[in-house]
Amino acid sequence: MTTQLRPLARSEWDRWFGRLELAFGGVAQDPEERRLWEELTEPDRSIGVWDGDECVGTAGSFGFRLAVPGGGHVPAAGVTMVSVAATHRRRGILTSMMRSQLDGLRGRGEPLAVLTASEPEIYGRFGYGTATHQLTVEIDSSRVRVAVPPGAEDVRLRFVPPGDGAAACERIYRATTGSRPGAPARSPGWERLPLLDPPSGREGGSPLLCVLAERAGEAVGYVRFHNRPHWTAEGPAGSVLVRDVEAAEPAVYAALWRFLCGIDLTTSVRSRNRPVDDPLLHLVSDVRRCGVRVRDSLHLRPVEVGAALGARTYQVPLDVVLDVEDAFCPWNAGRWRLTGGPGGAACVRTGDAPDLALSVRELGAAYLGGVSLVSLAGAGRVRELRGGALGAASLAFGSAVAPWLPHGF
Ligand SMILES: CC(=O)SCCNC(=O)CCNC(=O)[C@H](O)C(C)(C)COP(=O)(O)OP(=O)(O)OC[C@H]1O[C@@H](n2cnc3c(N)ncnc32)[C@H](O)[C@@H]1OP(=O)(O)O
Repeated sequence: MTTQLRPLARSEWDRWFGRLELAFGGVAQDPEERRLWEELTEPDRSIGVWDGDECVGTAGSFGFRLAVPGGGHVPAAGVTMVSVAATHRRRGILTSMMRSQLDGLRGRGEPLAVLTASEPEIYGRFGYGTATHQLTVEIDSSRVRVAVPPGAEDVRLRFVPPGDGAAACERIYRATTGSRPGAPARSPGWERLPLLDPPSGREGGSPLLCVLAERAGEAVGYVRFHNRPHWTAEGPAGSVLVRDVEAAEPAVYAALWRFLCGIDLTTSVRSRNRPVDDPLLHLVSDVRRCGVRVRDSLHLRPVEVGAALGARTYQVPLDVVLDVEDAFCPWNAGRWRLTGGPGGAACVRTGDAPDLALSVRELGAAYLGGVSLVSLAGAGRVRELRGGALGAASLAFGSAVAPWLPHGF
């Protein structure tokens, strides 16, 4: 088999994306959703692998700016649309695309690459570590009550058409979530993503519904959701499927969840993607009846270790020498001295004795402050070579706010 890997031409997009859809089961996306992905695709960051005139491999990346601990935004490739035709699998095509992509990102000077994995087992071999997790909840709203702190008395909730509320929702989203580590800054076009409403995404429920929370006429929170009616012999048992919910203040946030859990004719409220430190966990009367589950979300790979570690800040001052292993991107391998604190950081080559030994994958996992070096060391994946170095570095790498990826890409 001879295949050719080359950059994507805009005119090839339809065939290329069709092959991606085929690798994901062959169900074509809704036309509106497809159109958005076509517009967001950056062909010069996308590659196809061709066997003659047949596309057998796809991969792309978005040019994101990712929020990191400290509030800065760092250039990051949002790796996406990865697939290999079932007829050509396990012959190294993914590996060749990862090789080409990471070399290209290095050439662009982008210090980070991030992705969400269809299966978490795929990307560790290429140096990606699981950097964020997400909660899914399924609340038994017939039993669970939501406590609302003072301040919600004068909050008005009202239904608005999602399109009419979009600008207010986007403003609130940017204020509440834009600088949370793990969130990509939304560049033009991406604000359309939360408004996509293909029938296939409704799970048998209503078209997208939007409720705005307002105080003195100003929007201070919102929720977008689907309502799926269901009737049993015992009576109504509908469910609410939350797409996104944000609020500028705790009382408004609680009021929105109280609203969701109190919608007539429904007995459950589901949300697939909330941060692991979501205040919801402290608002509910019975967390055991909230069906809380945790899963991996954003996987992160430092493309350039020095630039990546120097681009975020650290909770407390640190000075540590890291001995990094990186078989797939050997330019990162070896010793790095990382110095920094809450005001900034630098990470440079050194010949000094190492304090910690780890692979680039662990650095990726710890980078956003959501996975502790201590915990990775407990799994034997970080080795402490100087007493005290592990605890100190682990504390410094942490983040007061759990990192979170608010939406897929
Ligand atoms: C960011 C995203 O877009 S995630 C979406 C990923 N795409 C999909 O899941 C769509 C369906 N799956 C596919 O298209 C393909 O199976 C891919 C892309 C996952 C793998 O492509 P392939 O060309 O078969 O991978 P390749 O041959 O390069 O495999 C490299 C190594 O990864 C391993 N590997 C590949 N896929 C998987 C998997 N799904 N689970 C576990 N291991 C895997 C291979 O066994 C191989 O291991 P080895 O080096 O020890 O022999």
